[in-house]
Amino acid sequence: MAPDVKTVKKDPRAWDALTPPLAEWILDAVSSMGFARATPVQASVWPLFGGGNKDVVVEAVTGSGKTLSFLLPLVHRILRLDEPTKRHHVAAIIVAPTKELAGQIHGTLTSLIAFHPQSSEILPLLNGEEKRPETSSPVIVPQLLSGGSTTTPAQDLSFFLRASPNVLISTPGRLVELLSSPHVHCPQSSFELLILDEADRLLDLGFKADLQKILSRLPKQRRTGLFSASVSEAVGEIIRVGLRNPVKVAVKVKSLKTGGIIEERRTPASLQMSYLTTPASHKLPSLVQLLEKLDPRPQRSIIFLSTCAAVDYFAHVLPALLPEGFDLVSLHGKYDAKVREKNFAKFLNAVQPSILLTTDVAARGLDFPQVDLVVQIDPPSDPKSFLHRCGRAGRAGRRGLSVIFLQPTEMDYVPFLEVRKTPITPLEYPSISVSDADADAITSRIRETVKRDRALHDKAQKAFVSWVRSYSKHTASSIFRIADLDWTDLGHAWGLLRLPKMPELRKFEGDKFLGVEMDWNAYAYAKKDREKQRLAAMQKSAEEKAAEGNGGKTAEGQKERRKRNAEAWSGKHEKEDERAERREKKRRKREAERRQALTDEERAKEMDLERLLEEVRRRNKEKYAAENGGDVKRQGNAVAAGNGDDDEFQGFD
Ligand SMILES: Nc1ncnc2c1ncn2[C@@H]1O[C@H](COP(=O)(O)OP(=O)(O)OP(=O)(O)O)[C@@H](O)[C@H]1O
Repeated sequence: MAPDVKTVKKDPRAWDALTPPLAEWILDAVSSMGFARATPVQASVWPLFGGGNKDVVVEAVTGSGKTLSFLLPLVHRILRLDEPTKRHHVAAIIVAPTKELAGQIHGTLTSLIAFHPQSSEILPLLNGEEKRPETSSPVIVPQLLSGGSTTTPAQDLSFFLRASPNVLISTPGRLVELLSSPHVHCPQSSFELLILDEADRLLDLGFKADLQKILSRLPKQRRTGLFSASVSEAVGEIIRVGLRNPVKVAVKVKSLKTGGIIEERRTPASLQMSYLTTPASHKLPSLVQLLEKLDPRPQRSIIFLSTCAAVDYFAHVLPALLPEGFDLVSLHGKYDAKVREKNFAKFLNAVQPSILLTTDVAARGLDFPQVDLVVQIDPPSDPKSFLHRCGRAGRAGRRGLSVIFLQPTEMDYVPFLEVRKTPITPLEYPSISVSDADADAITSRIRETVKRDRALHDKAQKAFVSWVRSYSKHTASSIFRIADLDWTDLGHAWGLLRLPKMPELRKFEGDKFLGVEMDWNAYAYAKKDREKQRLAAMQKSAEEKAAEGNGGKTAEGQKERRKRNAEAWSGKHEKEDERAERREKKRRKREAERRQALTDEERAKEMDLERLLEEVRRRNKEKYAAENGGDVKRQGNAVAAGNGDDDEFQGFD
């Protein structure tokens, strides 16, 4: 009698269930990395991009394993060829928007090919001075073009000529430089794959010129893959990349809203997305409470600010405010490449609870282990960044919390995000309650720090001005309005000793000194030579004044000097006004030119955004009116999405 064969349905995401089958060494690699099964995006992309010959546009939530979903097809396609890639020919290129992300992808690829016997033999030889030896079968030889001051373009080229890498991983600018060398070849016979990670960011206007140059150096017949958690934001631009009948792979999260409605989200289920309504001056006390009250204590946290100068300033004042036991590391794009690298590594390898204070430079793609908390003190200027910033926590099925601080006038952002399928709910746990006295205490403590060194006051003034400028550049400009800002409260929030002189404050009639009385002449720089300079300048100015007055003690002389001062003062202010007007004119002209330069698609996209904002405001008003018997005053907490848990994609296992 035939044995009773029971059919056991195989897990379609088991590594050995994927078709085409993965090579033995890849099975070893993924199992050694501790990955029991493929993630949904890896399982979906493999047959199309690895096995098949399709261009792909892949959108899957942050932390869902997109990196391996393109690296596995990449190694598979190159290694299945009959011959190794020819010397100085390139077989694949991966482009990423930041150096840190390019470095991380390079790291993941290197760990992967360490399991491929022939490629792993080559890896140690790449550090030497010798030419890399020829091989009889295909190998993967990666090169990271890291930009900044770590390597020069000449060093990149020299490595390329010596090691003959066949996979380049780079930011756009550095790649353009290398590809412009006549010694670097990407003919159709060798070139297999182009991958754009964080594709929607790479398709932004800022990278347009570089991307065009890169594409012009690559064969038209090639496979291309676009990957991002928000690639659908770039649908209009995708055409520019020259995809051929691309297959769209979308891995979405479904969750149950109150009332049993299933909604689609663009963020992982393991990530709790919250907001806290708080005036500017309550933001730092709220942050301190959040860090104190979260149990267990967040191991790694990321705090986002909107500008590099703000990171520079708060990196100095925050350590005195944070609860004990937290290390603070700062990272932004204007740091020298070496500092950037050092601080990145410091946060990555931190053993005690650490906080990364950063800008959008760290918003995308970075996979820091154990990030439990993301706090957006400043909402991002570009709403696309929002879900990427949040997605630094709650990765690979790990639980995470993301909190965005919104001022009461900014509450339309909540329904705005809901329309964009990134719903946020009020932060319930831990409960944060900040009094004005708490806020005053924090302001005083910041001021204490700032008073110790005049350089910090300079930093604060510069940072505040840059922050205001960035606020005025919010894409959602009708939610974030300069006219709504409470300058006095902001001044206190930043611990300023006075508000800076800036055109935005021309009509401000409050106290520009924010109630601070101090002897400005005695306010010193901590650095001795800087202070010496200041004292010398002060003395010179006093001497000039005395010389000008020349007997200014007489009534006539004093009158004369007062008149001159008054003229100088009003003249100076008239000049300031003129300058501000000229700046505004220039800004308007630039904006008109920018709009002129937009393609029809880009213009349509901007108009879509405006329409979306209008829609959000209308819905918000209607909802509030319905809930409050027809009163449609400006109001924030009108919409709060439920956060059910019936998720399609819960994590990996
Ligand atoms: N099959 C797997 N099983 C478990 N963990 C995995 C698997 N594949 C990748 N990971 C881990 O998941 C984490 C997130 O992966 P990755 O950085 O590729 O995410 P991503 O989708 O590119 O995110 P982002 O959109 O933020 O760039 C990494 O730590 C990675 O090691």
